[in-house]
Amino acid sequence: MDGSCETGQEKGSGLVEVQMCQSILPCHANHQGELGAGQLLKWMDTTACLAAERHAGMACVTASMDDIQFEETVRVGQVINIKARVNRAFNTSMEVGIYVKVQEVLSGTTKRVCVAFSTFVAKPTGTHKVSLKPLDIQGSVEKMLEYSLASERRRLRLYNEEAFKNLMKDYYNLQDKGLCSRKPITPVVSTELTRVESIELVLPPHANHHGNTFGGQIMAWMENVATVSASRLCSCYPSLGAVDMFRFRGPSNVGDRLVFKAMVNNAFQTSVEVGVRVEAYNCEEWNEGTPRHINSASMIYYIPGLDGEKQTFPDVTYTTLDGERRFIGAIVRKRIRMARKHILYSKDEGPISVPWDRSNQVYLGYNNVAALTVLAGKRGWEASSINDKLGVYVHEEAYKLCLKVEMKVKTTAFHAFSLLADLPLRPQWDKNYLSCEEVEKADDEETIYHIKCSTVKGSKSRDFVVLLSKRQPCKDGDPYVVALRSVTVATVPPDENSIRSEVKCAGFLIHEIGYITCKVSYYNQVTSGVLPYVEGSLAGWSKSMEETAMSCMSFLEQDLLTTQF
Ligand SMILES: CCCC(=O)SCCNC(=O)CCNC(=O)[C@H](O)C(C)(C)COP(=O)(O)OP(=O)(O)OC[C@H]1O[C@@H](n2cnc3c(N)ncnc32)[C@H](O)[C@@H]1OP(=O)(O)O
Repeated sequence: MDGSCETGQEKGSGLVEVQMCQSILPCHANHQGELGAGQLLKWMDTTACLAAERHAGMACVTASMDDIQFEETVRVGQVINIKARVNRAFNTSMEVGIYVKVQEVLSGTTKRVCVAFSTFVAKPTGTHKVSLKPLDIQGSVEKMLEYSLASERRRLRLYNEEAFKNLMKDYYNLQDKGLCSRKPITPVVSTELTRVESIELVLPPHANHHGNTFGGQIMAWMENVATVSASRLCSCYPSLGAVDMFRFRGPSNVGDRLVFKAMVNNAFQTSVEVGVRVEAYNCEEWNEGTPRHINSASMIYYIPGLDGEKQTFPDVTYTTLDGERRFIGAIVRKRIRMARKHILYSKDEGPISVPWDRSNQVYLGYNNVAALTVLAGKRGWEASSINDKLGVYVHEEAYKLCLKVEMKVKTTAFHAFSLLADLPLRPQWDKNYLSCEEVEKADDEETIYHIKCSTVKGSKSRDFVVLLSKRQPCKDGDPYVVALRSVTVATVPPDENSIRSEVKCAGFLIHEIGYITCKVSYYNQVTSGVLPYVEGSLAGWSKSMEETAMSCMSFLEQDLLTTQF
């Protein structure tokens, strides 16, 4: 055997981590000596499944694998290290983080290949569902952070399909108004020429001990047909660059026939999107011609050039209604991918505000809450003033200054959350807020506001356009979250009478701490736009932050009294 797999339960943390290590041999590689993405997906799925089963104590099935970007090509002779860790158990499902690195044997240098997140569902024999035990995450800041982010990622993946449908509707509306690019005519290649169909019979080596076809095996077969389809368009050897989420809609078993259908959906200069659909038939369904749709995914290919530059694909067009739906779907998914890349993985450079539109709304919400969670999880907060009701803390790291105000409030966490998430109420307790108006409500949890603030030291007044994202706890012990960050919207352009300013990351985490008592923690990563309002408190010549916090506390407490009687 060329691979090895270790499992470990870290002492005291209760976290399960599983590692797989594989030497890449010619049998794992394509004709160019590169590790096939399908083989890698198989190993990733197996490693993740073993971590999930270790936590669940029973068999688990893959429900989905989130989007993956492959960052490095792996070659024969190198060594792959895969680490999988259960980040969080929800009810019957859990998130497993998968981290893949490649190691050069002679130099020992390692590079990241990809990071992925899979969801597994505990599947005991029989049909009943099993509630998973919660994860004990004490002891590691990094793991506590992953635990918190896992619930945001879950929200994102469960919302994925709906977000896509909304964007498709928007696209068709724009098309009706003649605001979208038209169907390409000549010189183009029809996507019909890239259709590929392939069949596999599921045998025992393709399945687990319950007879369920391995998710990794299905993904590997999908990658195989998708690669053939992409090569039909470019007549050369394309490489897989990324995959949009694999979603395992239903099981397949030993004895099933799996039919894989692939076709290029659209081509964008140096990348092409191939759609793959998997249908399963047992003997009866095969005779009746009634398949089960068990998986679909979109795979993105590129053609590596000799000089490191990616080569271009020919333009494509469609000839059927289904082809049109796929063609437009690929444009919409590309927009979502771009938004996700820039928002989820952006570094700290460039402007703080991100344009708000429907294609990035779900990622901005994620980014908003995730940034606040990361900020709250930082270590090394230094107390700048503390009394029995509140404490003000600062945190400085690589020229970034952050503030935290902790308040013990006599009200329920839910009540405090409802009032703090209602931003137009803030002028009632924060004297820096002159007004706050709703600009756009995206859904129940995401709203854009325009805030006008007071003048400081005789300068012009400032205004902010912010996205407020609010979240209720996913489980007992989780905080209520109200996160704020700047966005730009066309309907509220900067006004010459005011200085348009930006908030990078701010908001409240609210924890229940007893009978009608909660801890409200306010965070703000200070930007040049926010600095004028807090610099007095930072320098120690003003107590305005403490005063605002006291005012906030009496607002939250008083309101409970008035609503109770
Ligand atoms: C290496 C060995 C492992 C394998 O390879 S297993 C083979 C590949 N996978 C499969 O065959 C699974 C096929 N799919 C299925 O059987 C079902 O769709 C599946 C995943 C069990 C869910 O079915 P149900 O339990 O009826 O669905 P449900 O709506 O009650 O959800 C149960 C929990 O699953 C979650 N879920 C469902 N679809 C999801 C998705 N696309 N992405 C992420 N999570 C998803 C859902 O949120 C729920 O979680 P929770 O109970 O709230 O914690």
